[in-house]
Amino acid sequence: MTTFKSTHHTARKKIVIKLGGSTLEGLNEAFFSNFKKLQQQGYDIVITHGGGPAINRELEKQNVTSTAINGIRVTSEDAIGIVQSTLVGKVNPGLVHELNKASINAIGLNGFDGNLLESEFLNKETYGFVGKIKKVNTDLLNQLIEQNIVPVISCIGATVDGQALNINGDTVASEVALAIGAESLLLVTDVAGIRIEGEYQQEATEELINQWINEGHIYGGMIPKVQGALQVLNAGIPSVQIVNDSLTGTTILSKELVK
Ligand SMILES: Nc1ncnc2c1ncn2[C@@H]1O[C@H](COP(=O)(O)OP(=O)(O)O)[C@@H](O)[C@H]1O
Ligand SMILES: CC(=O)N[C@@H](CCC(=O)OP(=O)(O)O)C(=O)O
Repeated sequence: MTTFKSTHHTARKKIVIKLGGSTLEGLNEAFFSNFKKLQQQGYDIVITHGGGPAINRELEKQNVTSTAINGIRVTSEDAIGIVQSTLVGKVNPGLVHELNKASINAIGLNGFDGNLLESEFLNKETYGFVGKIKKVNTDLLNQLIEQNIVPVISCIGATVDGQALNINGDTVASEVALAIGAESLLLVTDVAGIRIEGEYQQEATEELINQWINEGHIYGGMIPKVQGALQVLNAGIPSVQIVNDSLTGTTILSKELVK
């Protein structure tokens, strides 16, 4: 009997890994070895990244102030240029270099490249030059991962008119995970998951997360993470993890899995 085995007809397993700006200034060895293990297990990986601390430093240097609403940076006309040049010009190539150095075949992209992140203003009056994603060019990402190239996406969106917009890195990660039908989303940050009253949580549900936000136990930069996580879970991706760079942390589960 002949057994036919074809990789062409099986859907590839995909993971989106988001690297928070807080982790980019020194990813540890465990990160790279875990990354390679995932690749060996047959996962195609797409990386997205933030760069909050680098943006803060650059804004400060140039005397531009900014505020945040629930973890989203209100981005003025002065700020958007600095955000774009920091993410696309510095943070992205720095990360691509680190990956390539670790023998991971990485290529840097932002929302302009191949119309990767077609975006529009989220709400110009409230947030200024902040975007929300209308469409992700999944064909481009699929073509790259099929050739074993790891796309490394910085969180800059582009309008049809060519205006750059700042998008929170966690939001980009969630949207990309949804668009490519990822099996899993890992949000890598500087804490080993969600901490409530001093205790790291191994698991969380939508109900608990909403309660923790209302009680103020989840705040600031953790808010776009859990909101992105819930959006992704509600769209059918079974689990999202908020982890440190050793990939240890909280798994947020969909209702179906908790039952
Ligand atoms: N309940 C919580 N558990 C853990 N961290 C929290 C929580 N609420 C808010 N945070 C904050 O969120 C931060 C992570 O978000 P952020 O600084 O935006 O990271 P990143 O740059 O990785 O996106 C943590 O360092 C912590 O200060
Ligand atoms: C709109 C918005 O909030 N944009 C973020 C983009 C960078 C980011 O998300 O960086 P982290 O992953 O380090 O948090 C910002 O300006 O900080």
